[in-house]
Amino acid sequence: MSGVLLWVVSPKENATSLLGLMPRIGNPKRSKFCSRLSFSPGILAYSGAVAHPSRSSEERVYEVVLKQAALVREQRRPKEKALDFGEGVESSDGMTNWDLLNEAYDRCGEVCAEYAKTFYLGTLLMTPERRRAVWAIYVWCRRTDELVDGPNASYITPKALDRWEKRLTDLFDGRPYDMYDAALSDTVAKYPVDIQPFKDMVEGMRLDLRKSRYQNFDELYLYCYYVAGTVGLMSVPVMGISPESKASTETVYNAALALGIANQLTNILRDVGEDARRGRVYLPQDELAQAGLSDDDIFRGKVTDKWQSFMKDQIKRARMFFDEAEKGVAELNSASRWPVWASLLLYRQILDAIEANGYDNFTKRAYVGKAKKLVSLPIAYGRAIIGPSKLTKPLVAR
Ligand SMILES: CC(C)=CCC/C(C)=C/CC/C(C)=C/CC/C(C)=C/COP(=O)(O)OP(=O)(O)O
Repeated sequence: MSGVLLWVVSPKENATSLLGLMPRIGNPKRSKFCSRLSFSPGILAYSGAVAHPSRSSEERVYEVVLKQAALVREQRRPKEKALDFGEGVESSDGMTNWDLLNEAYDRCGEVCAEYAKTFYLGTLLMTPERRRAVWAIYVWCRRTDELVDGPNASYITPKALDRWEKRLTDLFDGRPYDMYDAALSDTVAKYPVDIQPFKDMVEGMRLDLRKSRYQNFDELYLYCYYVAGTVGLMSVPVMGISPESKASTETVYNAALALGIANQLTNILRDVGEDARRGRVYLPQDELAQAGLSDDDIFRGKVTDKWQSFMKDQIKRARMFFDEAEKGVAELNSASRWPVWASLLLYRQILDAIEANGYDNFTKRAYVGKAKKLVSLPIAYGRAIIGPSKLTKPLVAR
């Protein structure tokens, strides 16, 4: 399990801190940070999420969020970067470049259909143009994840990840290496998608290679951003924000980030036993110690009162991220809302399943059964009908 995602920073003074499960009333650090950035996003030089280790993960990630939001706001996609596929130039087998590009996208769709059926069905609700862009992003993320989680994972070195990142910059510059890259290259030329979340995901894979313990939630949060929050940030420019939305772009990105983090935390809670068998413990060490638990308890895999109470708190925090994510779904384009609601409701139910298993995530895998999945779809549809609130005040003009 490498996974992905992050947390949302609400610029509101009384926002709840998801990091500590503590109400944040006028956190001076956060307020200063937010106001500085929101007053002058254009002049801030972004230097990557890992450049200033003295800042909290939350602050570092929020900087990425602001940059993504600014990109969408300005819709500034350098035109010269668009892939030049020429005008129907025929190759030796009689295919034009446009045919090749269409085929590349179709192949991405096939991979998506094979590895993520429910997600694929959801994408069919989107417009054809957006749907195939989402497939191209999905395939790149899947391939990246496979580097450290797939059959060749034991051969993967930091150098191989450096080469993968070079390939990424090439495709962003319009020089794709293979068909899947070509589809993504086209997507990033058409939508205001920035390279940073992609680079950060590769960074998440580097982290997975060298780290198997997380001292506290701040460390885990950064990991979740790298491997899952990034997916939320990559998806919003393609899924699109509703033209009727009055919410700030940051709000929507924050919600997307929160959904990624929520999914990843859920993934971690579901896979505790499986990860332990691979020598990995993603749960924050300080919180385990506070609960009177240690790695040994996890390797022993016995459900005790201490474990149940620890798990209750972990599940509570994951649910808070889902709650935060919910706030942004209505702001998305109408065609994107149903699949996002569906995935949110389905993944959140894994937490219910962990509870139903008596918190035994050592020997039982929590899953959502077919019947529950089916029931969730009309519920998601019902929620997706609700569009942006007319009452939301724009925090930052878009
Ligand atoms: C909420 C708003 C405004 C937008 C939505 C933005 C999106 C699409 C966010 C979702 C991000 C996402 C899908 C992150 C991936 C998280 C994750 C843990 C995936 C797990 O993947 P696998 O490991 O294949 O899962 P399974 O093991 O459950 O099959």
